[in-house]
Amino acid sequence: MNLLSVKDLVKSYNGINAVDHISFDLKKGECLGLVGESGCGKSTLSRCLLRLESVDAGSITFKDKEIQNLSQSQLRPIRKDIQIIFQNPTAALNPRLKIKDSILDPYLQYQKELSLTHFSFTSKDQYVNQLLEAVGLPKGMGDRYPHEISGGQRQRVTIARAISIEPEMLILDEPTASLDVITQAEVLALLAELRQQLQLSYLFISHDLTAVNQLSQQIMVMKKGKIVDQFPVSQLFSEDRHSYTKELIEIF
Ligand SMILES: Nc1ncnc2c1ncn2[C@@H]1O[C@H](COP(=O)(O)OP(=O)(O)OP(=O)(O)O)[C@@H](O)[C@H]1O
Repeated sequence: MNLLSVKDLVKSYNGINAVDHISFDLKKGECLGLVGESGCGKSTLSRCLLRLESVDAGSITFKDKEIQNLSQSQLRPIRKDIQIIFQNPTAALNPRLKIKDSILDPYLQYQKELSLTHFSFTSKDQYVNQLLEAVGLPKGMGDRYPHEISGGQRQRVTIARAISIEPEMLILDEPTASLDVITQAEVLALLAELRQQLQLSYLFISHDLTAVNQLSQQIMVMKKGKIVDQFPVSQLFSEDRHSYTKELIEIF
């Protein structure tokens, strides 16, 4: 079953298509990797999916509903269901808020619309501790501030915040790019585990083909705004790959 279906999506800036007639499907529970070099349009695509950007043409269907023309208020339930993890967790967390207050923020915004099944809310501290545990952080960490924890721990906090309201889908926009190699591997392993535990679907955006290969079931390759290749991960090394995909394989 497709959770997300994108057809012929176009977004242009100053007459140039940053996203150029892109089509793809994301199945429920799967990780779809999107790989491509800097400037190919990956972030523009993710901003279009979240409707942080208007779309010039094409359609975005999420849970059988076209969302490309919805108003900001109509988008509210969809924004609950699609959360994003950014490259830089330091910028994503308010330095003046304790970790627990950052984690609680989405819950406080959406509590009237939520019916949680994996997590439960009996008290703020109990809920935050459940989420910290889910991302492999110690309970007491909620009382610290972002500058008092490591970059890898900060990214775990942004993941805890994103999963706190049990979204259907995460957009992972270079989620490990700011981390050292060992921490990258740990965060990728956590994301793989959470996808299974919480039946999440991921759009995993990265320029790192190795990371994409590790986490994804399907891969698409983007170049200059277009998807030039799309295949199941088992076909990565097949002769049928596009010449650009082969170039990327050579680099990694
Ligand atoms: N707000 C904007 N106004 C004008 N041009 C933009 C805007 N946002 C992106 N672009 C252009 O669209 C193209 C795609 O940019 P985008 O940031 O989506 O690429 P990317 O693949 O995410 O790159 P990176 O991996 O470096 O983040 C680039 O040529 C960029 O200059």
